[in-house]
Amino acid sequence: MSAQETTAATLIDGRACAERVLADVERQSQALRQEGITPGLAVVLVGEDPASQVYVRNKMRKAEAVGIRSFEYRFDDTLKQAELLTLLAKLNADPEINGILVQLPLPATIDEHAVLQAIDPRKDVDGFHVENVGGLIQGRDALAPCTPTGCLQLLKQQCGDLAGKHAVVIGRSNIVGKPMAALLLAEHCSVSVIHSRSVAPEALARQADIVVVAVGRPEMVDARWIKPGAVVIDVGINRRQQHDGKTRLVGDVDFASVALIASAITPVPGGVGPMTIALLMHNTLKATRLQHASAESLALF
Ligand SMILES: Nc1nc2c(c(=O)[nH]1)N[C@@H](CN(C=O)c1ccc(C(=O)N[C@@H](CCC(=O)O)C(=O)O)cc1)CN2
Ligand SMILES: [Mg+2]
Repeated sequence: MSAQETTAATLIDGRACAERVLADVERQSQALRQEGITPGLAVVLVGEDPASQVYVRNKMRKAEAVGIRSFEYRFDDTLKQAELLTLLAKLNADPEINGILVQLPLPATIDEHAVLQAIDPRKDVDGFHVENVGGLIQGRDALAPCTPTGCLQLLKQQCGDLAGKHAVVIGRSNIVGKPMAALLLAEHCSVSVIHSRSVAPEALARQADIVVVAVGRPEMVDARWIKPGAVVIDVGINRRQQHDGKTRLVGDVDFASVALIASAITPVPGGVGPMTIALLMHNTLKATRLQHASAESLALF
């Protein structure tokens, strides 16, 4: 049976929402071109991770499709950290480059934190630099991580105003869980974060109006975790082997049971994933505008 046939919940269509974000980015990049500005995005990939290769290719394609010039830097996993830092310093200084992203995960030989800190925060379109993380925590208009920002857009589209809602975030990664909690707090939600040491996590999650799941464990969250009528956002992307030997993508949520009890749910694929790439393009435009606005204000002196 297809997801559509079993579901009682509304399916939140991430592909359609991503197309709307991308159409808006394209309009904005056309407007910038009228001013003689072409946004530029540098994408850095180290190693041979097959999923990362696909994501990077999709990022380059989407960038070109919305009028952002993309510059690809690919290396095998023998690349030294010092060489990567030298490249980032060059990209930081290059006025043609407005956004820089280093695809994660990096090989174990490279210190991820040191690399992310080497990106100019104004070009940090992934929103992983501590300056942007700090801005997000303080509720400032910082460059925020793409996946949680995409989740927030899907939630706002589905629920409207989020103020006063009880949101539970399951997972506390730096890329999704923690920034997701900060974004929901900025929308005036009451936020709980569940993690591996939480006591009675199902009972806590069952109190939530909104549940965002980002744990990296296939189909871990089933109907026992969900209050009837809650809205569920599934960030997980896991490849699961089927009986016939083929693999299929599943989320961190057990879609079949949760769709019978939630009021709305994101599918995997076609939910959060497409929003991640759309928000990357949005952030590249935002970074471009910020850089040109600060260059203009400096020119006044
Ligand atoms: N530097 C970064 N690294 C990583 C990030 C990130 O935001 N910045 N996030 C993930 C991977 N990722 C983007 O990089 C990403 C993952 C999934 C998708 C997506 O569109 N998924 C599709 C399914 C695709 C498939 O078949 O595999 C979907 O859910 O519909 C986009 C981007 C880790 N690294
Ligand atoms: Mg590492």
